[in-house]
Amino acid sequence: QDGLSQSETRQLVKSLKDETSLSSKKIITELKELLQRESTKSDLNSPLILVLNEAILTKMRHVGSHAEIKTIFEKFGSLAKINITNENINLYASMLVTGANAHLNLQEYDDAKNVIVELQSYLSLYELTGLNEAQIFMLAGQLHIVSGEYKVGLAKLRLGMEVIQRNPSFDEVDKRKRLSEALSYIGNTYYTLGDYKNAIKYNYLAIDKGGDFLYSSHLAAYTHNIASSHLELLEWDQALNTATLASQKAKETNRFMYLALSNEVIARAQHGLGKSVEAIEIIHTSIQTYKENGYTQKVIEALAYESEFHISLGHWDKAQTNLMEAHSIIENSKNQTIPTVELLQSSFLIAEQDGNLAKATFYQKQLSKLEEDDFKVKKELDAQQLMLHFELELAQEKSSRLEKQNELNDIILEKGQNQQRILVTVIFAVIVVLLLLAYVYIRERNLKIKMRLLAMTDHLTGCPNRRNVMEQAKGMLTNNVSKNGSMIIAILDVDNFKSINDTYGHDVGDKVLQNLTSIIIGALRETDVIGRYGGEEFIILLPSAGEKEITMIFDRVQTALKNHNCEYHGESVALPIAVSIGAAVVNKVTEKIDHKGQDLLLDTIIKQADEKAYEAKKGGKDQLRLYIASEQH
Ligand SMILES: Nc1nc2c(ncn2[C@@H]2O[C@H](COP(=O)(O)OP(=O)(O)OP(=O)(O)O)[C@@H](O)[C@H]2O)c(=O)[nH]1
Repeated sequence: QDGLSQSETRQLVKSLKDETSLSSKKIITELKELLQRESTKSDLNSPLILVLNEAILTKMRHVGSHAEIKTIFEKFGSLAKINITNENINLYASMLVTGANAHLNLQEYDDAKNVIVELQSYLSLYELTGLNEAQIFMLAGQLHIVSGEYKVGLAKLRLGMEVIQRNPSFDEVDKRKRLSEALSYIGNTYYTLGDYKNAIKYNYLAIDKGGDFLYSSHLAAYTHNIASSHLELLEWDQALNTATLASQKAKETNRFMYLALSNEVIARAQHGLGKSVEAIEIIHTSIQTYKENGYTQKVIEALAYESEFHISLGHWDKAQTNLMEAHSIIENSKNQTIPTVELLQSSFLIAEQDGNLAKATFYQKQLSKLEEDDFKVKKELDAQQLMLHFELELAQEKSSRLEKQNELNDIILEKGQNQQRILVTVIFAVIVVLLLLAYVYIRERNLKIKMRLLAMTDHLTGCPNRRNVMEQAKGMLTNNVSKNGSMIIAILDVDNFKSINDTYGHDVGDKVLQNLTSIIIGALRETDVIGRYGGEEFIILLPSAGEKEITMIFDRVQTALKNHNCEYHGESVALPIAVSIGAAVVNKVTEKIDHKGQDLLLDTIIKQADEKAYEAKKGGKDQLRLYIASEQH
């Protein structure tokens, strides 16, 4: 493989990073070999060297080799002199992220801080990938949390989560992994704050979010955190179960520190369940691991627990041995380690058992001082916790308010729609009612018109009835004759009508009257009017007419009636008719004549015409007689 080109090496690195069938350790070994070879060819700043280092560190981070990462990272002190460009910034930042993460895991907070500060300065200077950007926020969040600035810490974590959620460069798997990590940080923050229920909740959320994509090492860590929380809540069974799972996962992934920590939880849970013998056996292995890895404070803590277990079994000597070891470690550590509450409690109990009152009093004083300090810290934590809860409540309230507002908007919208619906219905109903009213009105009006027409029309002949024709006559007298015009009002009487009825029957008589009306109308002008006066008598009104006009009309009517035919028994038979007409020629009427005057005048004229009709009858029928007066009064 010595002859691999740069691009081939890059390809190989990429495939190794994605490799799932090989163990992480094997991949790291292969990557290291590649790095070794490449280092002989290129200088430390070569992009390929960066790629290789980044790959090794990232892989190591996944298996939790924080101490090793730290060593490599320190070896690369010279990387600080690297010429940062937009091309290599993301590789470089990724390495720094891994380094900072290692420092945090090794509880080297000052070192972590330096790296994180450096990383933060790149946020505004270069184009970082969403992954790097999110990781920087996450690291800063963790750093704040371990420094006791829980509020800022959680805010940073949320910022990191937001970057993950909105950044399109994350695929679904990546997104879930990162969000899962953030959720577990939040859970751990709650743990630190003493809110163990929320610590459990968020770590379970982290496991859910990560699902199948969660690394076993992460699963070990999250489960361990859940177990520790149950322990604090004195839920021994749950603590035991979850710690057992955590210990299995830690073993599978060779994460010895988590294995030791989980075993410690198992031991304490066993002790809680009254199985102190088993507890002692298990915690021994943890103490061993802590010692091997240089976690001195953890050694002291575990020794104190072990002595507590021994005391509960009445093994005062063994308990004494544990305590002596712990105290000597503290003395030799040059203030690097501190006694724990459990250590002081056990020490007090043993001194008391030995009857060494001075020693017992000494431990008691130390204990109350520690508890006092603890109380102070706890008070501060309580305050922070309160604040956090307050913030969370605010956030919850805000979200429920938003929800309510949405509901309200929905209701308003629905109400609006209902109102609109009601409005449409009302408009529709109004239109229907208006149409109905219009229909009723039109029907009424038509009916009225019809009634009025009926009231003014002679039902047999269809011409104006007596009342109607009299009204029209009065109108003509005023409008026509009074303006220096003239008119004729004539009475027409059918001659020997009785004999028609008698000969042909009443129906033929009716038909004759109808035919007669039509014949007369045909002989009249547009402006002339014929009305039925009663029985076989008719009135004819001829405005702007005189003797000449009535004579002409009479001639026409006379001729037409002579040739009249009528249907009789389904056949048309010749039925000549004759009429007698008495007409009054009205030449001038006094102006400004009132209603009463009109009535009187009309009566007079009708009488004159009637008289003339009578004269015509007397004179042999079938003739016209005229009454001409110079002026009517
Ligand atoms: N068929 C029919 N006959 C009617 C109607 N109105 C009146 N008559 C008849 O008309 C006849 C009028 O008869 P009379 O008053 O003696 O007059 P007339 O027979 O015409 O004789 P003269 O007027 O003297 O020529 C009566 O027999 C009435 O019954 C009607 O609407 N239909």
